[in-house]
Amino acid sequence: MEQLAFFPECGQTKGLPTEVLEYLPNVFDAELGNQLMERFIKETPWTQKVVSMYDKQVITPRLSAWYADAETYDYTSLRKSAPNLWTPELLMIKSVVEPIAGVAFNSVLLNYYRDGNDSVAWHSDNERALGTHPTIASVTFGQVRSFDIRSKADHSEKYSLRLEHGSLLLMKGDLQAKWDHRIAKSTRAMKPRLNLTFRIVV
Ligand SMILES: O=C(O)CCC(=O)C(=O)O
Ligand SMILES: [Fe+2]
Repeated sequence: MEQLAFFPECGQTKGLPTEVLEYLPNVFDAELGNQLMERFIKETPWTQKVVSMYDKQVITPRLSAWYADAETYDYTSLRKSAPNLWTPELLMIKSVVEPIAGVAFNSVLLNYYRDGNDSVAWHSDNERALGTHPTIASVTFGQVRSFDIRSKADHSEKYSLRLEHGSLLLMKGDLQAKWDHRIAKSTRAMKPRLNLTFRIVV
C-alpha cells in the first residue's frame, strides 16, 4: 500500500476524516482577529501548568487559561482550580461559534503558543467530564500552525491540517475516542498563536 504523505507544515493532507473534523476558514474577520489576539495576549491571566510525566515534573510548553460558567466549578474537588469568569470578548466569540457547532458551551480553554517552541503533545480530550463524544469548537488567531491527528489504533495513520487566522475547527464524533491530536513544535520562525477550545464540562 502507498505510504501516506505526512508533511506537518505543508497544508491539508488528503483523506482527512471529515466525519470527525470540520474546518471553516475566515469565521472571524482578520482585523477583528488581530485586535482580539492583542487583547487576549495582554489581558489574560496566563498560567503555565506543571504536569507529571513518568516520574518527572514538566512545565507545559505553552501558556493557558481556563474560563467557565461559575457553576461548573466543583468546590469539593481539590484537583481543580476555580475558572476565570467570561469576558465580553469571549462571550462574543462563543456566540459566533455556538450556532455553527449546534452546541451551548459552558467553558473555554485558551492556549497561547508564543513561538515555534510552544506546542501541545499527542493527546485526546477524553476526560470523563467532557463525555465520550464531545463536540469541541477550536478557534485560531495568529500564526498558522499544523494540527496533526493520528489513529490511536495505528500510529502510522496520520493527517495534518493548517489552522489559519480566524478559522474554526469542529472536533466531533469519534475524534477524541479514536484519534490523538497535537500541535508540533517547529524549527521555523513562528509568530504567536492563540487558540480557544470551547467545551462542555459536566
Ligand atoms: O491549539 C490547538 O489547536 C489545540 C489545543 C488542544 O488540543 C487542547 O487545548 O486540547
Ligand atoms: Fe486537545
